[in-house]
Amino acid sequence: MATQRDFNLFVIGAGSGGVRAARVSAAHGAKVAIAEEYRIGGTCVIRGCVPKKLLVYGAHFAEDLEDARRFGWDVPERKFDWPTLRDNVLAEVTRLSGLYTQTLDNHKVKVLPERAVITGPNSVRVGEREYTSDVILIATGARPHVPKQPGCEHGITSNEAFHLEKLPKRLMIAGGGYIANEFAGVFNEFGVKVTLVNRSDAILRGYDAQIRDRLLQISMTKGIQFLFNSPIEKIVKEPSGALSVHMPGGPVEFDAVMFATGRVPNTRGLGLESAGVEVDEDGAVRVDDESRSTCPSIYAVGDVTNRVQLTPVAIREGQAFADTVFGKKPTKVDYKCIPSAVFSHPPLAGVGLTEGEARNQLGNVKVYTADFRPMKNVLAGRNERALYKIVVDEATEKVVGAHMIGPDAPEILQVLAVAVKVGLRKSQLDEVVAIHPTMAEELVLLK
Ligand SMILES: Cc1cc2nc3c(=O)[nH]c(=O)nc-3n(C[C@H](O)[C@H](O)[C@H](O)COP(=O)(O)OP(=O)(O)OC[C@H]3O[C@@H](n4cnc5c(N)ncnc54)[C@H](O)[C@@H]3O)c2cc1C
Ligand SMILES: NC(=O)c1ccc[n+]([C@@H]2O[C@H](COP(=O)([O-])OP(=O)(O)OC[C@H]3O[C@@H](n4cnc5c(N)ncnc54)[C@H](O)[C@@H]3O)[C@@H](O)[C@H]2O)c1
Repeated sequence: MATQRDFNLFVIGAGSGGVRAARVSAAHGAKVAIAEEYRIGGTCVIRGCVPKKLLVYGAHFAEDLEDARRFGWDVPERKFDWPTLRDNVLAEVTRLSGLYTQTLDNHKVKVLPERAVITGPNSVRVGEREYTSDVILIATGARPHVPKQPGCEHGITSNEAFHLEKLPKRLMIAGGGYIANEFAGVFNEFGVKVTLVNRSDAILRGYDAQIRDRLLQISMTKGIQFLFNSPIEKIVKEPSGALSVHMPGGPVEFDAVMFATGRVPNTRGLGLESAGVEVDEDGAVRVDDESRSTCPSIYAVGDVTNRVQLTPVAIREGQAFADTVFGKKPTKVDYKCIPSAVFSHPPLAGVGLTEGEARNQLGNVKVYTADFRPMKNVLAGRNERALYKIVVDEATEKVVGAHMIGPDAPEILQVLAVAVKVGLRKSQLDEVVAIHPTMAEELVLLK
């Protein structure tokens, strides 16, 4: 693809969205550069989904080893060594980051391992050098939000959680969303005394209420403490090194505080004003449905646009951008029925309308549930129940939502999401013969 400029495409940020957009655009024939100020792979690979999921696996051994005894295994005293898991996870992250770099190299994408700043509609500065490009793609992701109350600077975020030198004895996690619940589960299994502190009275807003309640109940049984309606007033670092967190109910002392209070788009100091790129009230780049910003030569994908902060969505947006702009194949991302999961202990997952949303939007709905103790839990003596739920529009009999909590819920829901996405009717689920004995068979046996 001929250009008078240095590149056809300059991508800022080598995370999920940026890497996909860069490599697919290059495959379409574009001359591409990508700048990355930290590590190739971005949040998901370096300090998000991947290392988080590995910690979740690591944490689950605590229960598996305990349960193994009921299955006849002689398990000696369980001991957990955090540095071993931490270092193995970090080594895996390094390996994956290398693979991402290799993919970019294979596609002849020029990798610039530095921070980039936009200097005009077709120019970017990297270090001392200015590059010109026909198109610029902002894929700079988001960073953890840390509240402004005095003393909050003593806390950590998920970024640091993967590198802890040693585990704290008493950990407070602020927030009630994805990261808070996932890390609460992980650290609790490692023997840390975890308190989840939330400013409101509910966890995981957006998920089905019954499923959230079940997670809350199981988490409390496992020993995680919850403090609701507890906004942080200030944090004081004591001479002992402990952190006193002041809340309306009085101060509580912890060894560490982790903020999981949302993520804000990375647009600060990016030079957007030099090209007339507008941001919204949260600092997210405003884009149209083809991810084009208010400057015609500049696009944005992924968390920096604050549409849906999930890796598969950033990847789709990156792919659609590349196909539209360089592949002569205009593509729009379909945001309907995006399934999602929380890798808590146990995990939960959902797709489509919650029961509450369906009642509000559709009026008459039928809800089918399976509330059961998985076979493995029964023999293990683990009193932990799974809950599967499907929401059906009475008028059309279509399944409009599916929600579940229990072992492997995200794995099972991924497939059920197909049924919801294509608008299958409940009777069509019933036509499928069960695979016995499984947990997932409950989904075709709902009465
Ligand atoms: C702890 C955690 C767990 C998560 N778990 C999941 C999960 O299980 N499933 C899921 O789907 N999603 C998960 N997410 C969300 C997911 O990681 C993000 O939605 C996804 O990474 C967004 O991709 P992106 O390309 O928009 O940005 P990112 O992956 O964040 O990439 C942006 C990149 O841009 C770089 N950058 C920023 N500014 C500049 C600049 N000026 N110059 C050069 N480089 C720059 C950054 O260093 C970064 O590498 C998780 C997030 C976190 C924090
Ligand atoms: N399994 C997954 O797919 C996964 C896992 C982790 C993160 N993520 C993505 O990353 C994003 C960020 O995760 P997150 O857990 O930080 O955000 P979140 O939006 O899920 O939760 C943020 C929580 O912080 C609270 N909060 C916000 N501001 C606050 C403040 N000033 N003081 C106190 N509490 C405050 C909110 O009420 C909410 O409970 C998620 O929205 C999600 O899209 C996804």
